[in-house]
Amino acid sequence: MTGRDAVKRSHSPPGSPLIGDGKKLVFLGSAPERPYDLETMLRASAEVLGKGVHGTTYRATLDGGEPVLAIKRLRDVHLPEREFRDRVVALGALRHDNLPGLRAYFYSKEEKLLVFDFVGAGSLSSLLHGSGAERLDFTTRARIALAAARGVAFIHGGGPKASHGSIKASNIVVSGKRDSAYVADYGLAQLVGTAGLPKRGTGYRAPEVTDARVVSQKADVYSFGVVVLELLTGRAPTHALPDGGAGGSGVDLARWVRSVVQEEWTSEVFDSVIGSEPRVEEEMMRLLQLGMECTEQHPDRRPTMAEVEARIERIVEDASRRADFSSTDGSRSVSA
Ligand SMILES: Nc1ncnc2c1ncn2[C@@H]1O[C@H](COP(=O)(O)OP(=O)(O)OP(=O)(O)O)[C@@H](O)[C@H]1O
Repeated sequence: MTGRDAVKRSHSPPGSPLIGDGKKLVFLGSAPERPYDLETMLRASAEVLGKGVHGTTYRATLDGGEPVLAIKRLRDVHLPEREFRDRVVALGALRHDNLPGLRAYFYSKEEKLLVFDFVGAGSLSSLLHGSGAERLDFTTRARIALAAARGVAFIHGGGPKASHGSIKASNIVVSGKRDSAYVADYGLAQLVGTAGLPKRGTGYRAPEVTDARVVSQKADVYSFGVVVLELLTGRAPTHALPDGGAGGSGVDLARWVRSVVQEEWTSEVFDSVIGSEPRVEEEMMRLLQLGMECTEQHPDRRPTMAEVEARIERIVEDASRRADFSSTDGSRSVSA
């Protein structure tokens, strides 16, 4: 499995203590019949995808190979069942091509599970920095940024208070063909307590955010901008990786990129994999400019996610046109 976060394989069910509780999986949406039940899900072969601040995520494959699920075992949930259900139902009603579908939930005294469609081929973080890191070309990186921007812009479309609150490369799951992406972990902060929240911020957190629970759309734009800079530079931001970052503790990307650009060494900021790609230099600069605007210190100077989405859309269109031209032209193409 390329690019996948480090996984531990286990065939023990993800939630064995649930058996005998008498409670059932609750399906969301208008599924005509229950596609599987709790016992089937608990018998599925499961592997740990990662342990995050809100709990542990498993990949579970049901008997027969279908469907493949991403099961989130939440920790530190203090909401009564009714309130939990109302919030989960609202999350499940959000359907978008760039958000993993939330299909079911389970609530008992001991266990709270969310069941999502398993999507993609691993997180952006693992594709950029993991042991199976891949050489992604510029257009691929820009397409991943566009897909993630669409997911976040859709969330923001829910109203001025709607925000994700934890945008980072490990929460962006890249599609198998590397041409799209999904934004994971939306809404979990509204379900769990604060015990798991890290005391210190990571390099994705906007400077005005002093309390991780106080999220905003402008803070999301900042975090998204850091992801854009990460895609362009290939560098991990501060405290973004479990081991502290490849070869160190990561960098303050927004500050580092600005200092290099000020010194007029702009071409030095790009990941060496994309730095010498022909024909797309202009689009690379436009995306860099956008990443810098998103990571402006002052929230009011940052663009909205709708604007970010529209600008990346144009960058991708122009880069794809140039890449097509370069392949029909007979010149060197921009494959990784
Ligand atoms: N629906 C999904 N389909 C496929 N992979 C997923 C899905 N949801 C999450 N993942 C993957 O599972 C991994 C672990 O997720 P989890 O949220 O538990 O930890 P995290 O994202 O590393 O940390 P945090 O909780 O701080 O966001 C993610 O990095 C992501 O790659």
